[in-house]
This record gives sequence, C-alpha cells and structure tokens, in this order.
Amino acid sequence: MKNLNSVVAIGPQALPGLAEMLRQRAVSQIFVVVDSNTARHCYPVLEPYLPAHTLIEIPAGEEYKTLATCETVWSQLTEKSADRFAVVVNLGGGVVTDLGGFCAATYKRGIRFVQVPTTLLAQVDASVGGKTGVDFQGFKNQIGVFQEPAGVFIDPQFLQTLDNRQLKSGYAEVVKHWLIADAPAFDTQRHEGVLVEDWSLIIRDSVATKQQIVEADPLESGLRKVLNFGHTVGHALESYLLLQPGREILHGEAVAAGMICESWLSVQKGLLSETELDRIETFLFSVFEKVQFVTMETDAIAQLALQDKKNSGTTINCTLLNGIGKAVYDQPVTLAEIAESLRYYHRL
Ligand SMILES: NC(=O)c1ccc[n+]([C@@H]2O[C@H](COP(=O)([O-])OP(=O)(O)OC[C@H]3O[C@@H](n4cnc5c(N)ncnc54)[C@H](O)[C@@H]3O)[C@@H](O)[C@H]2O)c1
Ligand SMILES: O=C(O)C(=O)C[C@@H](O)[C@H](O)[C@H](O)COP(=O)(O)O
Ligand SMILES: [Zn+2]
Repeated sequence: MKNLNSVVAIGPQALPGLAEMLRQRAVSQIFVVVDSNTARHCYPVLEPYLPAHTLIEIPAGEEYKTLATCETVWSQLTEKSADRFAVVVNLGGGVVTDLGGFCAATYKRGIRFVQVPTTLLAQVDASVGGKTGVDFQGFKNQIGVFQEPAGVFIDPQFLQTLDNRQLKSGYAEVVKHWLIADAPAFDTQRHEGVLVEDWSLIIRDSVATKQQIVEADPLESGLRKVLNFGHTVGHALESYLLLQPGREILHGEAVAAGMICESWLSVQKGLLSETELDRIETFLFSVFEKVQFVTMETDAIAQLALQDKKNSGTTINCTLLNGIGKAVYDQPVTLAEIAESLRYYHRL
C-alpha cells in the first residue's frame, strides 16, 4: 500500500520490510524512540531487525506527550550528533508516534522517521496520515506539524501484550472509520465487538479508509475533517479529565463518548434519524463504559471545544453524520449545543 510518499506495510512482512528499507537508504544513525512499556514488550521483537542504533526512552502515558518530553528527545539526538541522514524509528502507541514524529519533523528542520505502531489505536489511526504533535497547556495536539513518515510498519503481533482496555480504546477509532465511511462494516463487524482473533483484516480496512481520505486532503483543508468525528466533544472531555488526577480517560474512550454526543447533535440538525442514533448508542455502550462526570461540569467541558482546530474564530465547526457511514464536516454548532449534548450523554 502507498500513502503519499510513504510505504505502509501490514502483517508479518512489515518488520523485515523495515529492515530492508533501512539497508537500502543512506542512513547515518538510527534512533529508536520507545516508552517504558514498549521498551519491555516490543523492543525485543523489533531489535533483531535493526542494525546498530541508539535507544531513546520516554515515560509512558498521555501526560508525557509534552514539549518537556520532546526536549529530552532533541537533547539525546543532539548529544549523539544526529545529522540530517539520521532516521528515527518510533516504536509505540499514539503517544510515541505523535511525539517521536514531531521531534524528528522539527529536529534540524526535519529528519526522516518511520512509525512502528504497537497499539491497535496507533495501528489503525495514529501512525497513518502524517499528523504529529504534542499536547500544550492541557489542549490536545495543540503544537504539531503535518509530516509524512518515510514508512509505516504494522505488525499485529505487537497487540498480544496489549490489555483489553487499550484494545477497546483503539477499537473506538475503528468504529469511527465505519461510522464515517463504511456502513456495511458497521452492520456486520460490530457483532463481533472486540472478540476478534485476528486483527489484520480490520487493521487493513481501517488503514485503507484513513489513507483514502488523507490522500484526498492531506492538510485537512476540507474532507479530512471527517476523520475528526467524535473529537470536538471527545477532545474536550479528554483534555478536561487529563488535568484531573485520577480521572484520566483514554483517547478512544473519550472519542466513543464524543461520537455519541456528536451523533445526538446530528439528530438535532436533522441529519441522522433517531433509529440510527439508537443503534450507534446501543453498540457503543455494549463496548465502552459510560464516562463519568457531573452535570455541573458540562459547561466547563464544553468550553474546551473553543480550542478545537476545526473552528473558525468563535464558530465551532463539528463533523456530523448524515447517516451511518456518511459524514459531513464544517457543521456549525453552538457552545450551548455542545453542553446540551454532554447533558444528553450524562442522562443516558
Ligand atoms: N496522529 C494521529 O492521527 C492520531 C490519531 C489518533 C490518536 N492519536 C493520539 O494517539 C494517542 C493515543 O495513542 P494510544 O492509545 O496508542 O496511547 P499510548 O501511546 O499511550 O499507548 C497506550 C499504552 O499502551 C502501552 N503500550 C503500547 N504498546 C504496547 C504493547 N504492544 N503492549 C503493551 N503495552 C503497550 C503504552 O506504553 C501506553 O501505556 C493520543 O495522544 C491521541 O491524541 C493521534
Ligand atoms: O488523522 C486525522 O485527521 C484525525 O483527526 C484522526 C484522529 O483520530 C486523531 O485523534 C487526531 O490526532 C486528531 O487530530 P486533531 O487535529 O484534532 O488534534
Ligand atoms: Zn482520535
């Protein structure tokens, strides 16, 4: 599969494919960015495929997806005199692929990087499409650049050590791809839930859906915004809870809640039927627990949507569904409507 100028390899041939790419290109040094978990669970799988390299370890978790962590990565690249022929291999979930990608894309104005995603979320979504970045002042992905990796190497065997909660978090982005672009998959595959034995096909389909959209609009000037379905409210919830010790939720959990809120908004705008909303809700609640917040918090959560990257000025532009499998972007919604959607979710 080709993604703009980068290769996407999926399956058991992915890691040998990465080894081959590193052999063929002019590479001065290789740096492998891992977090504390992927150092333990995933690096031993990747290591035999790599020539001499330097390991850069960052702490695990969304709270470390910050500029401060980037500084530690840039420092290690600098200390080792990485030049413009160096390659960064990001081995991890979406935090490592977003942050490692951003560090590479900005170091000396940009060196090559490849993504080796190890969570379902990163395999179906974060590693593909060239969005890189970090959170800033509590806002999701506030600082970042679009930069395509030189390659994405997806081996589903990494999922064997992932716990069920993380698997479900990634599944939320799979469901998002179904809801925006693949009604037949929603109709048939949802019956399996996360009891999937072999994720390869789901990963292939999800990546293909995302690639098609990204290729049509790599810099998100229009169509790509459909990939943000569930994220206007989802990111607001995630940002709000991220700053509250003990209440952090995973990205996919926030997106699942956001997809219910934004499906409800779609009904209010006359785009989606009540029956379709009911099917979406019933399915999502069969997989995800309800995100806990109190009604008093809804206005504060909704306020955070004012920082959404799809907004123009003070207008919040949401991606909504105009049927299962069909999405429309740039739908203006008010702050009051966002807050009401959260109250709707809370009442369910
Ligand atoms: N760039 C994009 O297009 C894009 C798309 C979707 C999400 N994201 C971002 O991705 C991030 C979420 O990614 P995530 O869900 O992968 O989170 P993550 O990177 O925090 O990984 C989740 C947890 O699993 C651990 N882990 C990773 N691989 C493992 C493995 N194989 N076995 C055991 N443990 C493993 C990690 O150390 C971490 O503790 C968010 O910051 C989100 O904003 C980016
Ligand atoms: O690739 C995209 O485009 C997406 O919107 C995919 C999202 O799942 C992902 O969470 C992305 O990081 C959100 O981007 P942002 O621009 O809203 O920060
Ligand atoms: Zn997402």
